[in-house]
Amino acid sequence: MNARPWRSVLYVPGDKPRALEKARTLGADAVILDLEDAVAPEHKEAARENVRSALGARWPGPVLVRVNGLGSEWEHADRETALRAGVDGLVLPKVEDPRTVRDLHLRVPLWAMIETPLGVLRAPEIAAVPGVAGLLVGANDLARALRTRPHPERAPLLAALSAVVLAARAHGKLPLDAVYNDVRDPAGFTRECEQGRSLGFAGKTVIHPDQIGPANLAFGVTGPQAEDARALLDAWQQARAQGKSVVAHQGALIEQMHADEAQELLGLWEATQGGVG
Ligand SMILES: CC(C)(COP(=O)(O)OP(=O)(O)OC[C@H]1O[C@@H](n2cnc3c(N)ncnc32)[C@H](O)[C@@H]1OP(=O)(O)O)[C@@H](O)C(=O)NCCC(=O)NCCSC(=O)C[C@H](O)C(=O)O
Ligand SMILES: [Mg+2]
Repeated sequence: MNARPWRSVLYVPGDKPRALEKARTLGADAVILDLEDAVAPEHKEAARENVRSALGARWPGPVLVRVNGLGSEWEHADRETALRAGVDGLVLPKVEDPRTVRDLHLRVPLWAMIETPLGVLRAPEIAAVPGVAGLLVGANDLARALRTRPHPERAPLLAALSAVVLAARAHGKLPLDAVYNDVRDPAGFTRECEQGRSLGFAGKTVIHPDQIGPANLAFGVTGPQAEDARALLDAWQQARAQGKSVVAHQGALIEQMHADEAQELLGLWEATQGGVG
């Protein structure tokens, strides 16, 4: 069975009708229609109406809505509007308490943003809540709360990034990496995608159309990688047919977990129809 890809997840401000229209055609694996930080207080209601209308359109992948925070004056109306309009999932900002998430009893998957120190510390309990599909890092809010300094390799945030990956993976949920703010720095963006992939993230949240292709590439599977995976699986199946549970393939040891990894990679390759090279 093919795994659904979450290589690129595009934030689209709810108060930008042109961007909401355009987002359907850009090739992101999923989108987040944003009612929270991208929208000024005086535009919240108009944005909610735009999002309601956008949810009525046809989309090529999952459409999530980021609602305003629990306890804010907008959150209830945001949530009801999105649910009634048929959203595929809700993104909840600044999640810190697993109980509030559990008490929501949502009928759609919930994506929890981890973007405060307490959220990071409680990420394992948040990820464990049934109905939570994944954890998203909000690095801007987190950096501000931690009083870290900007760093090209995100050194001050590495512990938190890994904590989020650990928590999500421990509970079979998807970890999505933070946005990269400089939309005019493709080299820096690609470097950060590679770092996120190495850390174990399943994909990257992005803020601009130009970031979608590079994220799909970094978190996707190339043709040569798919061929290597098929060769490894062939070698593994031959070994198993001979009753072996360890075998050397191209000079390196392979065991069951390497076969599982190759299978997962091929699933992603098939789900993306070989679209990344
Ligand atoms: C970052 C931007 C403000 C840049 O805007 P702009 O300079 O206007 O971009 P361009 O002129 O290059 O745009 C070219 C065309 O692309 C469309 N566009 C731009 N961005 C998007 C988008 N996100 N989705 C869909 N379409 C988009 C423009 O409409 C142009 O189209 P056309 O008219 O046909 O030429 C801007 O990109 C932007 O607003 N990005 C989203 C910002 C956002 O959503 N922020 C909130 C989420 S991130 C966050 O909150 C952080 C997190 O919580 C944390 O704590 O870290
Ligand atoms: Mg944030």
